[in-house]
Amino acid sequence: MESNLLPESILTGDIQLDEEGQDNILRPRSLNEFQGQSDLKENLDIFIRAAKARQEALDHLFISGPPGLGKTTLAGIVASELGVNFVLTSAPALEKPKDLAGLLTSLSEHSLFFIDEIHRLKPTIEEMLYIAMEDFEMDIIVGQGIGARNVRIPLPRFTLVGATTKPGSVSAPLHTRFGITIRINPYTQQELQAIIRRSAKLLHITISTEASLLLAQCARGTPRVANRLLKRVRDFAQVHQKTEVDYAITTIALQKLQVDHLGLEEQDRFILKTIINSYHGGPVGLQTLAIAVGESAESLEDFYEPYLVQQGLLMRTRQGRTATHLAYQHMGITLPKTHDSRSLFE
Ligand SMILES: Nc1ncnc2c1ncn2[C@@H]1O[C@H](COP(=O)(O)OP(=O)(O)OP(=O)(O)O)[C@@H](O)[C@H]1O
Repeated sequence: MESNLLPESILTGDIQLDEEGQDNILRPRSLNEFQGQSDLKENLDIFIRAAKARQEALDHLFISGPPGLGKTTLAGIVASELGVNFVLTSAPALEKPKDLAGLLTSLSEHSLFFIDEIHRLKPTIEEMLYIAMEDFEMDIIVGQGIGARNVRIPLPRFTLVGATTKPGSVSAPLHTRFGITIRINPYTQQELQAIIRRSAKLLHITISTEASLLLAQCARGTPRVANRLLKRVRDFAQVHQKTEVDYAITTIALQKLQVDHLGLEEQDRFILKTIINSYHGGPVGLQTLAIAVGESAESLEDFYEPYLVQQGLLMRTRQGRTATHLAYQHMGITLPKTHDSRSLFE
């Protein structure tokens, strides 16, 4: 077998790539390269082909889903499949109406205008966007003081792509202005395995089927995590002078990285342990828990909890967060007899 693990650095052709460069080459550029999510891709393909045939801008597109699942990647792919300009920003970067105005006036006909974290738009910016999305026009103030007046200027027909991890926090008037709504769900193990194999090929890493399966199991349904784990395991293989990322070195690496078979990392386990040991399994309020584990309530809610909930380890109830019987099992802690186990399933 060809040895593809190079001792000092990962080489692609003659170019040495740093981590950022490697991330770039891993990013799929076409719908074909975008692994998994077949139903969603099929529909998008139809919408893209129809818009192209009509020589129109694609309808505004709303993409939701947890972090690292490919929202930005997919938006870039849609732009490249349409053969149009891709202009990218995020809601927190749009502080003043003039920030949005500057970007809107830079768009060309049919451009794809991507706003990440669209749930964080300021109300004044959001209102400006309504007119831009619906009428392809923008209000600007001309003159100063008493002579100042509103002038409406035309904008090119563009496609707004709004991405969010929190679709429930997007206002209804904004949400309803999107003609196409898609949700990216966590990937299956098979899909993640395909992503790992594709990334390994691009990074010139030889990986066994067992190792790619193990990484897929630990990747939390998320391509970004899968790629990160692959790169870290490659480091271990390289230092151990292995020519292949095999099951044995993957197991060692995951142990050293403190990633368990469910993909939980140290902080995930600390959160569960804190609920179990310090709050008798819960319920404990979000703010209290956040302080106890040294995280912000936002990162606890957006980053850690969704996966713990998905895995059936944590429940979010009106009273607070509760560890389930599976969490006790996973942490190797005996469920106390006094604990009302029924409440863990409600
Ligand atoms: N379907 C896919 N096939 C192959 N690789 C993927 C896929 N989706 C995502 N990736 C990889 O995962 C990385 C993360 O994707 P991306 O940045 O698009 O996620 P995101 O959903 O926009 O995340 P965030 O919400 O944090 O901005 C990309 O660099 C890409 O290499």
